[in-house]
Amino acid sequence: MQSEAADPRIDAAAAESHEPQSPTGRQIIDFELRNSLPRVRATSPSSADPPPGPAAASLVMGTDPGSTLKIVKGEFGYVLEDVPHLTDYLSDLPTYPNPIKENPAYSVVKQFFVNQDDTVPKKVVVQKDSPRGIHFRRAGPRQRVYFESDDVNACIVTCGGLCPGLNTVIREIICGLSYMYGVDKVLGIEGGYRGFYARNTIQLTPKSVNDIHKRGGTILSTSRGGHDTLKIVDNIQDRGINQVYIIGGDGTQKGAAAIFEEIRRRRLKVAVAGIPKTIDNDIAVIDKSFGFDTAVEEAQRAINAAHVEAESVENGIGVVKLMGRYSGFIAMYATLASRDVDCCLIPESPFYLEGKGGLYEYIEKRLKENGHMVIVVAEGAGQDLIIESMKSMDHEDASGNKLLLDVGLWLSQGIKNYFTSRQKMTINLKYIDPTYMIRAIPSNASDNVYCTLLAQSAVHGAMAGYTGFTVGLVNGRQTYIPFDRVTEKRNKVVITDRMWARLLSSTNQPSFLSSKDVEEANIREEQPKQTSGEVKCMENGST
Ligand SMILES: Nc1ncnc2c1ncn2[C@@H]1O[C@H](COP(=O)(O)OP(=O)(O)O)[C@@H](O)[C@H]1O
Ligand SMILES: O=P(O)(O)OC[C@H]1O[C@](O)(COP(=O)(O)O)[C@@H](O)[C@@H]1O
Ligand SMILES: [Mg+2]
Repeated sequence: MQSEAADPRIDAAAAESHEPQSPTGRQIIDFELRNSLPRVRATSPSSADPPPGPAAASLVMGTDPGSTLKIVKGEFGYVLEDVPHLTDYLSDLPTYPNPIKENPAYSVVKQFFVNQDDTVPKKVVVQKDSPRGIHFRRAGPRQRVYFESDDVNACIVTCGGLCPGLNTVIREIICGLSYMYGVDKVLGIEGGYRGFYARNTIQLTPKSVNDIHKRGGTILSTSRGGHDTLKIVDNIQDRGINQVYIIGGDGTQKGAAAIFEEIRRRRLKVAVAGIPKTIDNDIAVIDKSFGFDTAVEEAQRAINAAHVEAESVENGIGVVKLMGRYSGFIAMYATLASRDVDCCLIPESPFYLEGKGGLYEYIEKRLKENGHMVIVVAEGAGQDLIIESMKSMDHEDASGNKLLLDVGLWLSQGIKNYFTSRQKMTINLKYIDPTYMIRAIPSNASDNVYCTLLAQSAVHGAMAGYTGFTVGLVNGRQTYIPFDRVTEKRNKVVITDRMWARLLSSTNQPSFLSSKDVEEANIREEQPKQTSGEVKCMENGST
């Protein structure tokens, strides 16, 4: 569900590819970590202990001061946005054969280990002469690991709102560490980020988590706010934790990036792995977030109930509010799947109520045609209209997320008032708000499998010494994505995309957009992401 807008990073990289070519056709560029760690010279591959990835990398100023992107450039505009590795800032780390080789379940697999240089393209729709473009490192087990089983002291934390599948991810991290890598020291951090310094921890074992995937929510509980980087890293250091698995959404991954930077600054041998979670599917780059399919499937039940209520009375209107603070993916996909929805309102697509082409006019027309209708509204839709009518100030939650006014109640009351005051027709409106029901359920079968693959990919990555990454599905392949890339912008519905057009044609609702709105939406989509810092490659020895 990613729009494939042109990405300026490719042109910049392709244009600069005049650096000396290594035998493998990649630029070898020295690089210096931005936060003044000792100069690290990129070297060509050595046979003794193959480095954790392509022969060399150039560190690129990231989008935020202090962060860095590890870029490897190849021929024909190939750009690997690599993830950090412990050896970027710790030299002479010993490596060990991956214990999976001894595991009967896996030893039968012919090609179990991922090739060091496997990467996955960010864009799969290309033309004949397209540059190869941005790639991410492929996830999976490596021949050699940077932790001995008994040395691993891992922890898991869940942050932000609930989402179906949280417990499955927790379970599979623990079982993956235990069954594949023989790791038995895994701590559960309770209550989100503040749990590192203000709550108890629980020892987690495969036995203690055996059936948690059948339960919604998170056995570790969660929270918003409370991210204190120094306190968290102090706690990680004090407890001797050396692998941190952080499950959460866009806010959480920003928090994980801050933890990674501080750990790198302190030169600690601690791998930080993010697993993206959000029911809103608002995380960039990845195909979709775990739990999203379960949420869309569960939303059908609410929409079906609204449709039954509406079609069972004269001029029945069913209104269903779904989750989606800034991104309306659940509402859009639930509407497309249902076929019973006459209007879907999302945060990304402005609408208006009164006057020609407005929502009220459409409702009246639809009721005359069909005798009933169903409206699905994402909780983040119409906030500007509500604020106007209620003159309320913006409020935020403990994490800084916008606190929403209840668009479902506001819209239902508005529709009732409109038809009552104009005596146009008597309507019967039923309002259904299943939001928390949908995110508090356990994940369905396909999400359970997806959670397993995500969790195992995170474990493989941390054991192989990668760090500062979010694991995610990109074009159907598990990959390791730099934190910067998943946090630099929010994934949103593109209302000039074919998928939104499919929705409009399925509901026959008005687009509520003027030609100016469409033009502005197209411009927004084409504009490159404005980065706060300049993304640039540093040449050999220079900055
Ligand atoms: N920019 C940020 N830097 C550091 N921590 C953050 C940032 N944004 C959010 N967090 C922390 O991440 C956690 C979850 O964020 P939140 O936005 O509530 O949920 P989600 O990560 O699911 O979107 C909270 O504890 C919050 O304090
Ligand atoms: O859990 P809260 O504080 O009620 O917040 C509800 C919000 O959490 C979400 O369910 C998910 O938000 P996050 O993924 O950012 O945690 C939003 O859809 C919804 O707007
Ligand atoms: Mg979020």
